[in-house]
Amino acid sequence: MATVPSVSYSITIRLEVPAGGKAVSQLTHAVEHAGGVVTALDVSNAGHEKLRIDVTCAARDADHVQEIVDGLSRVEGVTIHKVSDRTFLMHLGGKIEMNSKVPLRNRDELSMAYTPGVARVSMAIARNPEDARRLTIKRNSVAVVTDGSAVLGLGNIGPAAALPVMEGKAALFKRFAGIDAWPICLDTQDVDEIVRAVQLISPGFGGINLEDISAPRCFEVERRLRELLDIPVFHDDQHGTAICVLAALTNALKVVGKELPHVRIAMAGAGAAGSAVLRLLLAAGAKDVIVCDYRGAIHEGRDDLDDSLRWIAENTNSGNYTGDLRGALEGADVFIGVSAPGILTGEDIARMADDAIVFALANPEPEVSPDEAREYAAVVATGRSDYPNQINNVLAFPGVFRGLLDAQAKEVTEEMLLAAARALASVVTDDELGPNYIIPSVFHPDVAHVVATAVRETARGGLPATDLAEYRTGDRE
Ligand SMILES: NC(=O)c1ccc[n+]([C@@H]2O[C@H](COP(=O)([O-])OP(=O)(O)OC[C@H]3O[C@@H](n4cnc5c(N)ncnc54)[C@H](O)[C@@H]3O)[C@@H](O)[C@H]2O)c1
Ligand SMILES: O=C(O)C[C@H](O)C(=O)O
Repeated sequence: MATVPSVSYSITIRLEVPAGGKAVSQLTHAVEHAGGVVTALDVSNAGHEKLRIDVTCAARDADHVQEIVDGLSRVEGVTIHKVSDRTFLMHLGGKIEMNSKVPLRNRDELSMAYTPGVARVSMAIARNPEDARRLTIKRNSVAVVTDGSAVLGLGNIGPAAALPVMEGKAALFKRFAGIDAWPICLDTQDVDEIVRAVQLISPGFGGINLEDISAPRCFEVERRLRELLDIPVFHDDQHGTAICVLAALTNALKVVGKELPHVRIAMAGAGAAGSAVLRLLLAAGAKDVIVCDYRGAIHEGRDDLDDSLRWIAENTNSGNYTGDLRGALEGADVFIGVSAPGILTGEDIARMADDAIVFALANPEPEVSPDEAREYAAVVATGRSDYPNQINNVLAFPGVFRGLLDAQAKEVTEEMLLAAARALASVVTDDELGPNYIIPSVFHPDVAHVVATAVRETARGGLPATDLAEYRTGDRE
């Protein structure tokens, strides 16, 4: 449960007050007294006797909304009319739509955009399939595919309930990278069926973004699709997270004056996010990592290792540590959590090395309270927008796909992920860098462009060893 009012619980309360009395001035006080935050107060109708007012405020949760409404109804002369949840209002009818780019004003235009004119274009593509990228939406389209099995922190809620999240993702693709992304919610959680379904729809897309498919099935779905398809397949929960974590860690290490190959890293979480974060950290030069899951450290002696955990056991934990996460934190320079809420306390962080770095990324509640962690660690990041250093995949996936589409890439490589992470880190300049600014805001105007450039150039055969600063705002063509 949230402890502070949040815009995700933003409500508008329509009410009436007597025109002449003191009620108006008491409205804000009543909301604040109930612990809410007023964000707008609009008079929507003014009569001689009554004023109709829309009070918009942020609340903590549904019970808190009721407390605020009760508080307002106790103000003398107030009549409550309607309480609207603005988040739900925003979702009425869905968040995205399709638009035609061509005018269809007369028979002439109709005959070109559709039959008979379109037939010549179809035949051109039939003769030369590569023309699909030039003459259709394929060049700018991404399928956002889920089976609804691991949606945000909500778990296995199924394909229909996943749709608002996938629509949101599509909206972010458009907002940050101009990409037309389509939510595809599959009514199956069978790996063979998912793979087949994606294979069958793939001709219309320039890339596939897998989303919220639970581990370990997500690993097999991705591996098989990468083998089958001639367009890039990217599982955002894995690789988007990995890019953001590596970028943030690159900058956090600069803040504390340590280097990746020399730090001891303790990780919590070996699922979709954790396993991909680990692989990218190792590819970037990390050498000393212990990964823990809900059973403790992952080591070769465990009897429950599937393919993914076995790979982790074979490539980390060279000292064969067999204890729990708390023990793994002893003397560690870096903690990266992509696991579960509230599993650590400030005291656990106190046992880490001096100038510790803590990334507690479980959403919506981090592994350790950021306030407690900040007492002992030099740099703290979370997935939350109400603390500094928010690590969220939206920093990566729009730029990654922009770069992939622009390069007409057929695959995603580790080199591209590393280039994207370097590029994202580079958006924070040395002058700006500090414990509370290791990763740019999602609204920083350079993020998607810089990441896209790095991915595109890598896909085209290697980014020259130049400073990515040249791609920042002001230096663009
Ligand atoms: N901030 C971000 O950008 C970001 C990105 C991706 C994932 N996440 C968060 O990371 C978490 C994991 O996501 P996922 O998709 O990898 O989930 P997942 O279910 O695939 O993996 C969860 C992992 O956490 C481990 N775990 C559970 N309880 C644990 C405990 N007490 N101690 C140690 N490990 C424990 C599990 O064993 C498993 O390995 C979620 O909370 C998710 O919201 C955040
Ligand atoms: O996709 C996101 O932005 C959320 C993150 O992947 C999460 O699982 O919490």
